[in-house]
Amino acid sequence: MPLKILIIGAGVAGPALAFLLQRADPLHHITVIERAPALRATGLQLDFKAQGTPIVRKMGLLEAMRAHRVDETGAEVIGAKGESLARFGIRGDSGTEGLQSGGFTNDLEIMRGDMVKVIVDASVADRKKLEESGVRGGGLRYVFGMNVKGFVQREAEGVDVTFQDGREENFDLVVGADGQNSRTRKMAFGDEISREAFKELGSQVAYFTVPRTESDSTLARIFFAARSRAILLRNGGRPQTQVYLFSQANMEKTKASYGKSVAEQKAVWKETFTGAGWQTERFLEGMQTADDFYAHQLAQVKLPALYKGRIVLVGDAGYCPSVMTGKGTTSAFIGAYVLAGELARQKSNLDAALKSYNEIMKEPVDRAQVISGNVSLPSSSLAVWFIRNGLWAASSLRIDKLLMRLMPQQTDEKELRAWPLPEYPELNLAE
Ligand SMILES: Cc1cc2nc3c(=O)[nH]c(=O)nc-3n(C[C@H](O)[C@H](O)[C@H](O)COP(=O)(O)OP(=O)(O)OC[C@H]3O[C@@H](n4cnc5c(N)ncnc54)[C@H](O)[C@@H]3O)c2cc1C
Repeated sequence: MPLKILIIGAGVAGPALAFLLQRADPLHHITVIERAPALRATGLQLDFKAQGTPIVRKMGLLEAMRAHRVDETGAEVIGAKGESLARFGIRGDSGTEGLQSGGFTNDLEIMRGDMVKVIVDASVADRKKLEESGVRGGGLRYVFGMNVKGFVQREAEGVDVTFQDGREENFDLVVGADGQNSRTRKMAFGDEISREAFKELGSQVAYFTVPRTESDSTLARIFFAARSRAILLRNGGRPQTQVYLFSQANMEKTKASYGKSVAEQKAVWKETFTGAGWQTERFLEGMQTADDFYAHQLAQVKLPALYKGRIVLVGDAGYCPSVMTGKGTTSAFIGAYVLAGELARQKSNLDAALKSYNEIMKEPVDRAQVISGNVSLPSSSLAVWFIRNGLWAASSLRIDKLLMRLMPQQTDEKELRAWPLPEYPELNLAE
């Protein structure tokens, strides 16, 4: 039975779900709202792991994603003078056999903006094809600059939604795909449960890009600075270089900045990183004019259930594993795939579909949320010295090869065997 569905958030999870729902039943009425005035096609490298790749292949988007793949050839730890202390997972290094193509980098790692555009464009193109082939009824629309003001759940009658412009509309199902700080989660579960579900990992991260210079290679470069700060630089053969700032310093000020303007957030990050060493001044200067700056707390979301009544959460909104696991995007795809699959299998019986979605997601969510407790960055100068030199020694002794064998990418096949993707022929996908 076709449903009227509202998806809140046009990041990765929201459009992926819209795409899959439409494939399953072109007569669903799907509305995706995004609070930003246009598609937020920004962000740095995102990767697929384990189940992520087969889902994208089933969606028929693997080649389109691969066309945007970044060209990253390994990773390197940088010393105080910019010298290379240790190299890991260098592509073509025989010690990294068995890793997917690049060792440090996953087989399918692309810029977030490219990924979001590929999914949204594919869902819109599918709609066009359906209309051209004479399908009448159903629909898919993306509405930007739109937010929800409130919901009233009416059991079997669905959810009455009030939008920020005062308009009211009833939906059979509302999906919160609005990221780790989800407002939908707060509105559906209440402030207390939502706050309790948000587990801070004691660290902050900022992402932005700066113009590439000759020294920016295709190696990901990691620099540890004193006072629990670290910088990751990635270029991947692109005209812009990606900068990640990780910090456990200046925590209260940084946290307080999230509710403020981007300029105010940048000012706090500048204060935190000034004098950190290496090429920090270049990055901080580039940050001032970067139009893709994005910062947030490293956190996980652990809810007792992924739905309440007819409101359900997908992606970071419901079960963010944190950026540090590298599994957020794969988990977003798994959630979209399982939710669309269960709705199709249960023939739009919402109670049954949401119940099984919640059950089925427990294992992949647990498997993705591998980090617990605070993420630690070295704090004293001695600790930084130890890390830098320890890594240099490890590299010299070829312990890096052993470490690479333990990298998460290595476990992709094992992961797929441990949690095989459920099959949903009802989704009408490629295989
Ligand atoms: C701008 C941006 C840049 C990012 N950059 C990186 C990165 O470089 N590396 C990395 O690992 N992860 C990054 N992430 C997070 C990453 O995209 C997710 O962890 C992962 O892909 C899961 O995606 P998601 O769709 O669940 O959440 P997200 O990708 O966070 O998408 C959520 C979407 O919901 C929208 N939204 C939020 N609140 C509302 C609301 N109230 N109403 C309507 N829409 C709303 C947001 O604007 C966003 O478009 C970024 C996220 C964003 C939003």
